Amino acid sequence: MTVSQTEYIKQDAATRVQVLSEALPYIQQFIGRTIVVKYGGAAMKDSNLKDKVIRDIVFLSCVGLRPILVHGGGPEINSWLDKLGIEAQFKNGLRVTDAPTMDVVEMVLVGRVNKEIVALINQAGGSAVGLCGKDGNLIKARPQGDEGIGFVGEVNNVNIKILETLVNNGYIPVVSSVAADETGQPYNINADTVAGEIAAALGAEKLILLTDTRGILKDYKDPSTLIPKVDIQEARELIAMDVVSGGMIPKVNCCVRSLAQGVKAAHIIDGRIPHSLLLEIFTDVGIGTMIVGSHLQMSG
Ligand SMILES: Nc1ncnc2c1ncn2[C@@H]1O[C@H](COP(=O)(O)OP(=O)(O)O)[C@@H](O)[C@H]1O
Ligand SMILES: CC(=O)N[C@@H](CCC(=O)OP(=O)(O)O)C(=O)O
Repeated sequence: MTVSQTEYIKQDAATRVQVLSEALPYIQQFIGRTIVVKYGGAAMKDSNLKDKVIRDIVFLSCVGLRPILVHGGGPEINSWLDKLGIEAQFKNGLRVTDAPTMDVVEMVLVGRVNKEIVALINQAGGSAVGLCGKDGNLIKARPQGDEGIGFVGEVNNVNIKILETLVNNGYIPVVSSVAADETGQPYNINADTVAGEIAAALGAEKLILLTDTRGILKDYKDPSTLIPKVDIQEARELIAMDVVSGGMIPKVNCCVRSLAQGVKAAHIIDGRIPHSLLLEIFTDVGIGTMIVGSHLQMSG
């Protein structure tokens, strides 16, 4: 090895050590705190990136944070509906869910996507347990009620006992957004909504939504128009003014609702950036859009 190669390796190691050391105050701040991460289907498409998200979740758990992963899978549901000759339809970002579509949603989310994520976390050295709203009575659903939207559900209540039992024993819960009502009828609930309600019920430190855009954009076609911080009132106005549309509506709504119920901060961040979770939690870089309860919190 040449002298310059040895120097390079030393410098590289020094940078790594510095990065680790800089994470210390953040680890101290968040140790023991619950972080609810929603991993959207749109950000799941690239398997390389998926591995990094999974490693980040395991990292959070290893350094003493309490991560809970809620996953989506909209694109995978679409592809299975397509294979089965069922047309996918959406209203205000929510999937119109008739009985055959409900079957596919449950099979894909609870059967395929959930178990794939559980297996990946376990391969990365974590200990994941997959569950949907039905398991341990985690979520009771009620119909969302819009005309013609079918078995789309809302969260009626969250029973955090099963999550606390798992997290207290070192497991990483991986939650899919299918839940039953009092009669056992399954409902398809938007995964952002589930993440927001779970974060609220647990009084989470952070709700982080990983998606395939930089955050909330003033013009959703132009990535340079990122809005870095908004408060609840401004977020509601963005929906009313149609700046936020489609799949971004349930995201902003769930952030607003969870903040109103005590979650400290909600972030919509770009899951296409490698290790975006670690960047958001352990650095000052502040990627994506941060939504806070009021302007008083805007410095966070
Ligand atoms: N103002 C906005 N800023 C950013 N994205 C927006 C906005 N309005 C609508 N969108 C759309 O919302 C999409 C994210 O929602 P969705 O596709 O449901 O993601 P996920 O699968 O992560 O839940 C973006 O890809 C974008 O097309
Ligand atoms: C009612 C409703 O729209 N449910 C969603 C559930 C999955 C989801 O939310 O997936 P993403 O996070 O990948 O969008 C759906 O059927 O697509």
